[in-house]
Amino acid sequence: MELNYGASRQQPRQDAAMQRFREHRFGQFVHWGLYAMPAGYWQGTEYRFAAEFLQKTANIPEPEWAELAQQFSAEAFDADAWAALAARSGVKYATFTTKHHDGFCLWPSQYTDFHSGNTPAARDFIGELVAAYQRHGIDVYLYYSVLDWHHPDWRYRLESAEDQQAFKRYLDFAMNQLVELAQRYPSVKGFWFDGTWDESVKANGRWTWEVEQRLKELIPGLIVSSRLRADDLGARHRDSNGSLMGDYESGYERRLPDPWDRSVCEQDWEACMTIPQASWGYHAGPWAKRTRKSAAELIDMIAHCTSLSGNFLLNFGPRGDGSIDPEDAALAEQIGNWLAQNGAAIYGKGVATNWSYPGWGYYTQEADSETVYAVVTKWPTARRLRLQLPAGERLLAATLLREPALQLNPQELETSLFELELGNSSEETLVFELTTAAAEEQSWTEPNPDV
Ligand SMILES: COc1ccc([C@H]2[C@H](O)[C@H](O)[C@H](C)N2C)cc1
Repeated sequence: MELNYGASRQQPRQDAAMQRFREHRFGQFVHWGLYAMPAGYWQGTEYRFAAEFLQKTANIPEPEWAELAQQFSAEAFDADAWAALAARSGVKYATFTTKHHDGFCLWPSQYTDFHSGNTPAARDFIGELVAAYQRHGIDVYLYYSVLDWHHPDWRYRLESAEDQQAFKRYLDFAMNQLVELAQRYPSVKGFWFDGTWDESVKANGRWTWEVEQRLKELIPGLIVSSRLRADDLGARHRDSNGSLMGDYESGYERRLPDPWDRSVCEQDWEACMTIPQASWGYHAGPWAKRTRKSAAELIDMIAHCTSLSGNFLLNFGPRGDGSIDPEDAALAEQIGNWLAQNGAAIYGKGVATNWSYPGWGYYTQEADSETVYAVVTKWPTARRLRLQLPAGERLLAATLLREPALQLNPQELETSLFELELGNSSEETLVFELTTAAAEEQSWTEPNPDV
């Protein structure tokens, strides 16, 4: 059907900026704001829900919530320390919340008083983070929530002429803020939109289309995900013809494509993930802490996404004072140590074209390369690894990607079998670099049943 505000392309972008994003594979999400101070608690009660939703889960009147800004001193905030830890964790890009659903802005916006300049901290946190992360060679993306609980013109639904007029004012405000962000921080590589699921936004597909056009005029090469977009009829992520809007699919929130399905890699996509089960903002309570993921689980997720040519955006929720939770810092270091040894299987890699899903982990491969990586994340209890080679291929060598690199000679079987005892190795996730070649012509022919 004819759409004015549907998908702008049918095939993935092939420009250098998109290729760079694709090759990053692993990124850091950061959710930080006023909600990090109460950290899931209000008047002594632990609220067992996402900490960044506390204003709603605890039914806190908006003015009372806004008062938190007067306590926001962030005395332990150190952009360079965040960036240095991010670099050690192995991320190649980072996405920071500039304004979450509560409407509080981490930059001194000229369009509202509800921002970090009007706090005891009196700082442009976004400006400091952009500079620090870029000094550490990490590309920066900005998260912006269209949903805004603070702004008086926000509407969930448009049920009257007054609603329409108010929401038009709100969309003008949001567009002004987005242009302001793009003009203040022109070195950012993309915008990550959230809070676009309400009827009011879905009824304004044209505005979402105009946002993408306007920001890409201001920052050529900019990357915007499908989550911003609604089409003429209110369809989200994919337009009413089924075509992906934006530059990559960003519907995977706290979930990965499961079961493993090769069709996922026909488009660029990114999964975003929390360390605790279900809080993006820092939650100080046992409810969150007991659901934290391990380094091994998160490494499996990184490899899972890479094996389907997708990116993995892992969220960190710094504490209210601006410090990083030591448990999160330790986890970041563990992941970074693994990537320092095995990153060749992740960075710049994607789906291994001819290799089927093995079950014990994932195959990854650089497009058009003979080298395939086997990332073993679920060791078979038999502690032997069976690799089913693609038809017509044979294995020339298999090298373990860790110091000291072990050269393993597979037994000569049509399906090469590794006899690898892990012994007392503490390492849970091993990577083999597999070198293959086209099998010589078979020296024997299939027996002819008719003879
Ligand atoms: C209603 O379910 C929701 C709504 C919004 C979210 C937000 C989180 O606060 C976080 O910002 C995540 C990226 N986003 C989808 C998550 C679950």
